[in-house]
Amino acid sequence: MSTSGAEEGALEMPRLPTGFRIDGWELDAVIGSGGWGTVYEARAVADGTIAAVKVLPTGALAPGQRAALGELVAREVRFSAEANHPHLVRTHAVCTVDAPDLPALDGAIALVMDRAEASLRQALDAAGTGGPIPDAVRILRGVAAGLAHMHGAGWVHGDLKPANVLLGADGAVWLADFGLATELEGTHAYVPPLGTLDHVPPEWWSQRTGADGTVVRPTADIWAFGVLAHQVLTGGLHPFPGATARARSLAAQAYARGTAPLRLDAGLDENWRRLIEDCLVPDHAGRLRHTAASLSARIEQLASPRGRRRLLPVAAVALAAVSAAAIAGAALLGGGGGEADEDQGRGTPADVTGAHSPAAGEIPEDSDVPEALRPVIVKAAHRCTDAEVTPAFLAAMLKAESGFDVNAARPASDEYGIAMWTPSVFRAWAVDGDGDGDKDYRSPPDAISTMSLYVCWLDQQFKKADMPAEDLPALMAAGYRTSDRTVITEGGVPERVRPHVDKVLRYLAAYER
Ligand SMILES: Nc1ncnc2c1ncn2[C@@H]1O[C@H](COP(=O)(O)OP(=O)(O)OP(=O)(O)O)[C@@H](O)[C@H]1O
Repeated sequence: MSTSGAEEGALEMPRLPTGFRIDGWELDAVIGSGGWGTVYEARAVADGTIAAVKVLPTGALAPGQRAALGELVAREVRFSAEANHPHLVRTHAVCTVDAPDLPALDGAIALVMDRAEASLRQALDAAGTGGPIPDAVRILRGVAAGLAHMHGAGWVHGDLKPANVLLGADGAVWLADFGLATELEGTHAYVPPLGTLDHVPPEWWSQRTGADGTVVRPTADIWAFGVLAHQVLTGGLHPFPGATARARSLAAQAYARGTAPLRLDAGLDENWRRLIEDCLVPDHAGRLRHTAASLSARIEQLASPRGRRRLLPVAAVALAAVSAAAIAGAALLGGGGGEADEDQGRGTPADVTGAHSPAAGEIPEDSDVPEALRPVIVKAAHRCTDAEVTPAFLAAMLKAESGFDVNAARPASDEYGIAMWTPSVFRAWAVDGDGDGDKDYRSPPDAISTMSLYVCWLDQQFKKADMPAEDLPALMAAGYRTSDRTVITEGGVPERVRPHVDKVLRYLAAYER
């Protein structure tokens, strides 16, 4: 992965003169330039309304640059137009620059946005180190809420960092710069291999970059949020030591490999420390339990008068923290960590994810499920505390997917092994089910445990989308063959996978008897 093409590509950015008009907007001074565009102050000719106009040129670039930029611009325009949330910067208009005398800018796209007073990067630079910057909690609340909205809408930001958090007048906090924002199809999405070294999760370094770019998942934003929260609460200190971004990223990778401990700033309040530690869980699968929604709920709690009282050092130590993220994590990944034992419930996904007892849903003795697989399936199912993901359900899925054939293969659709994983998708979710230190879609314990984790996540997405509870097994089976978004968008089981889903339901009925 390269760092931001912005920094390394050093595209020479042409500028439009002061007074230049784009539709009904007149440009004023340049606020700043990023890798892909220049942001100007602007005012509406009609009524003097102040705005910021980001001009994204697409002409006058080398062919390779144009392809990359065109993609980024398309993403930014598309997301900006769709984003509608108090913590996402608002785009009022998307215009085209008409400047025949300036070929480099003629035809450029201009996004007319709310004008911020500063970026969080500037606020961090202005603050002294050694404690939270002014309005730290309010800023983190806004960032977490904006991120939760994005993830809820099926988007990943992909480039969360202080420069992309804007602070408006009257205390507004907006996420901005959606050039790398990308829509999730299934479990993850692809963005060009850009991003910012200081805020990318450790797994970026071991991911292969295919033609589609680098895989990006919501958990990458969660990692970035952890880094950003540490910076905001310590006056700008990065959680990993190092004088340069490269050194800090090497330190983060050493931590992820287990060769260096996580050493957060000693001055951090205990509750915030835990929250940051949760965001900085070294691997993607472990981080899955801390969703943006659960972090946001947790931060709201910390920011509430009761929460603030608990932030007093003594009280913070004395009171056991109620962690919404821990609840969400327990819900997704099943018991295990101590956190899962903490106070459960209260308006979180855990409300709909009562743990099922280990005895429930075992596979009938006289079924056709191979003996050797039964304990593997039961163990995998118990990784998920959502009641619908039972051993019988996983067994029915495996029978429909591969007929329990560990060597099954459908090369035409790039699907292999007992759970018919597509290798690239498997990598995004992989669980080491047999504990051999390797995650292999051809290993039944790995493939089945990963299936359990994935259908567990699908189950929760469908519950969040208020889909009928009685349809959840069918929806999970359909989501496994398509994606969560496809099922949600189509409002149920897509017709093309109906025969497969019917098979799963038939097998399930037989195993549940
Ligand atoms: N709506 C806005 N209001 C005020 N300033 C803004 C606005 N949007 C961006 N800026 C500022 O304009 C400058 C350029 O922003 P831009 O998004 O183009 O690049 P960047 O985020 O700095 O870098 P990159 O896009 O390469 O990651 C930054 O200083 C940013 O804080």
